[in-house]
Amino acid sequence: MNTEQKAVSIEAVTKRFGSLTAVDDVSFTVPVGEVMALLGPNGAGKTTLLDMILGFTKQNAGRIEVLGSQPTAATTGGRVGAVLQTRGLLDDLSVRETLQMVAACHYRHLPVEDVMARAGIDTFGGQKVKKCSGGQVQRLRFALALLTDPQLLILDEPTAGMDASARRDFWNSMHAEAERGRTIVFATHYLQEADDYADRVVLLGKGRVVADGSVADMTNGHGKTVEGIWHGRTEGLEPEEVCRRFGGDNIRFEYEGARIAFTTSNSDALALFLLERSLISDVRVTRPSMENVFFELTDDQARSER
Ligand SMILES: Nc1ncnc2c1ncn2[C@@H]1O[C@H](COP(=O)(O)OP(=O)(O)OP(=O)(O)O)[C@@H](O)[C@H]1O
Repeated sequence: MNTEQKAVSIEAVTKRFGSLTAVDDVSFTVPVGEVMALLGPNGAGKTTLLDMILGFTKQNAGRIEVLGSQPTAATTGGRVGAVLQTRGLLDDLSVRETLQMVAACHYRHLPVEDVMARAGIDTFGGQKVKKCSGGQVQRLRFALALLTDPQLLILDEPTAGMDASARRDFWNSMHAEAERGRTIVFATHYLQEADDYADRVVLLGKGRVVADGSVADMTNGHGKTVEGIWHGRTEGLEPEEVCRRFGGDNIRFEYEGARIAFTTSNSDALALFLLERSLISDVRVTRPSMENVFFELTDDQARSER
């Protein structure tokens, strides 16, 4: 595996739809063999960016290179496979027939049975597409993406509609593909999924790159959440008073029904303080959600631009 080489290179790319700038001056590169997550809330520009990488739509400004070629040249040559949310499938074909039909359209492809085993769909190859669950359909899409033995896999929210165990199986298959040297770029809403399965994360917000690195880099310094059932009222202590004791600006809280969630970089000391005084029970200390990290990072960015 040559990590010097770039699978995807994006330089100062902007895409506008009328007056809306969906992707705004974005630059990053993806080295060969990397598993990279594009993380961001709805409307951040993830799908638009993936569509440009696949050559489905063209940028208004900037440069995109995929495996050393223009995006359309890389895609039509079968070197790029994609799992998209919208790709149409024929309901009345079986899973195996779908793969055989698409394989017949390609001059060069991997054996259908091998691809089925690798995507974990060999156990339901005879099943009609219309009888497949959301997770099974996504696996079929993954198998279709693998057919041409692509060097680069582009996945747009590939685990949509899967339960936790299907997600885990899916990502295990995906990692086996990454170990064969394939580059994988996937879009997701989920911080946990990005953290668990990507080597690197590019966080997008309103079409711009908000952060680029590991989830640990992004969450460090943004504190943890100490969350549990709040007994402060019966103890005569308000959460505002707890916040004053723990450094004012560096801590905040919100109620979630009978539970309270404090977020602070001083989470260990806070948890100890609350537990010693029986102010909280059923405590969980968790990392912040993608939404929290995202809002804090974009807040930091807005502050530094002021
Ligand atoms: N064909 C289009 N015409 C007009 N606006 C579009 C088009 N495609 C996307 N947009 C707009 O561009 C912005 C970015 O959309 P995009 O689908 O890329 O975001 P996303 O991060 O993939 O969101 P989601 O997670 O909801 O799929 C949104 O405001 C969207 O409404």
